[in-house]
Amino acid sequence: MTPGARVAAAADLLDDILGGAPAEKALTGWARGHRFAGSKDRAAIRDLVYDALRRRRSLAALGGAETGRGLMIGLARESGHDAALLFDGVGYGPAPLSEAEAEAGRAPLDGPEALDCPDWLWPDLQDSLGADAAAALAALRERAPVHLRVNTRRTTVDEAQAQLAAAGTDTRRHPLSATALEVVTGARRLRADPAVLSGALEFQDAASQAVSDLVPLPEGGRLLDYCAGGGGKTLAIGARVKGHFVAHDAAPRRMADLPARAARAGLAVHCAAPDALAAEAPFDTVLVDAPCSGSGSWRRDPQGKWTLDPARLDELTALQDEILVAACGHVAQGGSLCYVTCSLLARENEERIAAFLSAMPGWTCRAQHRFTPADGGDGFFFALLGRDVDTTQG
Ligand SMILES: C[S@@+](CC[C@H](N)C(=O)[O-])C[C@H]1O[C@@H](n2cnc3c(N)ncnc32)[C@H](O)[C@@H]1O
Repeated sequence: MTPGARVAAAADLLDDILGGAPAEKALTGWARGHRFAGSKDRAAIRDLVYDALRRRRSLAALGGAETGRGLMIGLARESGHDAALLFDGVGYGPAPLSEAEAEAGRAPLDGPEALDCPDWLWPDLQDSLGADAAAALAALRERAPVHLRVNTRRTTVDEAQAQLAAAGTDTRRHPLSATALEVVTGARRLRADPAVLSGALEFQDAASQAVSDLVPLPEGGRLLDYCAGGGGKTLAIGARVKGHFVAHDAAPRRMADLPARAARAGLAVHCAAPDALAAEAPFDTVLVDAPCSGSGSWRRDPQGKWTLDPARLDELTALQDEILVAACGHVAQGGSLCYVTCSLLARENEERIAAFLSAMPGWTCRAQHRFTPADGGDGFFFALLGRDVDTTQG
């Protein structure tokens, strides 16, 4: 496909996505219907679509319209190209610019428009992040880097780097975690890399690794991952500390791959049904990696930035409160409850901890930490809550 044909395909896809189609589904459907497109074409079209979604507001301003075509015109102008040269109507490329299109468009206004932030969220993000808000939003306009976690039960970081380099993937250490590598070149071959297939390396964001590093677990201790999903954080904790690991999720199918992934990584993780949890309790540590807006990872899921609304945020905060109260019942006296979100919003973070502490006597907040995308990984929030020992019993 020519560069123009890729732009035309991306513009059509963006129209579907702006109309409500999930981005991943639209891209998969497009690939099925255009078998002639090679993997390089598919990857290039995907990049165009995701770049446009990350910068939807600013590109719509530059391109003069919030349509697939408008965003593609905006993207061409943003990268300093003369849009008229790309929109030339040749072959399967996009039709030439109309006079109106050639004249439309302006520089995005400073503030939420230039930062590609929905207006309603801008005050919340400023309250939540203070002076860091603009840098965090600017980072969310960029593609996410590819990060790996070195499973130090299987190999060392130096060895992993050397083997990757010999196979054509250059990496550098990431400052957020001692086990994290950032891929510099050669990311595309990684899915078939023997170290990835054998569990010696895992794809995991560096800040997600940093959060896992903060979860305390005594050697040989018992950990419950209450919202385990794919279990990425349990695997990271298990690579650091030997213990007994139990995973739970309200949607158990999300944990389907976890036992096999854990076995590859040299760990045993038991997936417990919701009604079997009480029999497994108490735990030294319960990790609540709560469902959230995902605002810290909007680089990876930029559609989420535009579909979140105040009603959904209210639903999420109510669910976060509910989960914290349910999960804390499984913590042993003197044990720890770790609350994690990949959200940048205080409403889902500090405010949930404050609500929990005011509703549940006998708990103390021992630490809180926030990571923003400006730190080089996804945005995360971590709080460590300690269950006081009840000295009135026994
Ligand atoms: C942020 S994701 C977890 C990601 C995972 N820990 C990881 O590191 O890959 C949140 C998970 O919470 C689960 N969940 C939602 N509501 C829940 C509830 N009431 N109780 C337990 N899990 C819940 C979702 O199914 C989802 O898998």
